[in-house]
Amino acid sequence: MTTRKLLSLVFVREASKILLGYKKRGFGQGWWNGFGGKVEKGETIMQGALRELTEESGLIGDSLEEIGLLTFEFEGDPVLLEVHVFSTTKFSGKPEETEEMRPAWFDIQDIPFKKMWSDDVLWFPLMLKGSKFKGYFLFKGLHDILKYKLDEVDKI
Ligand SMILES: Cc1cc(-c2ccco2)c2oc(N)nc2c1
Repeated sequence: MTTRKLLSLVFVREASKILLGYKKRGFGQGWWNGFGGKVEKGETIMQGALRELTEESGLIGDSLEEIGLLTFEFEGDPVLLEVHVFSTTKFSGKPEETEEMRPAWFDIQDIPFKKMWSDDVLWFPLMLKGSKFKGYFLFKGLHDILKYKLDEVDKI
């Protein structure tokens, strides 16, 4: 029986830069990513996204826009990860290192894809050009993508 686990993933943009966090522990450890995690019982996906952004980067996000919906399956694992991707250019505070993440600004021409989840190189170009997108990725282990489907959409 398959079940779905809801996760958020937030990207903060400023001019030609994007804020990424180096994951210091846990799921995705050693890779750069947006800020996010599990949506808890009793909170909306948006509330979870804002909470995780602040917990992981110290920033307070404002008016997040949902830009993508990515479903991840791991071979042999019945739990599907449903990742709601958000972007914002409106935030307050300065990025700060937390227990989970070490934030850093990257130029959008210089994304460290070799040190990120292997799906990112596939859908980041859609995010960076301002498209909305929906995708499904089947992973074998934490790195190999066995198959995927990725579409640009008018609305999530
Ligand atoms: C399987 C997977 C999970 C996540 C994730 C963890 C927390 C929020 O999203 C990813 O994030 C990215 N960029 N690729 C990802 C693949």
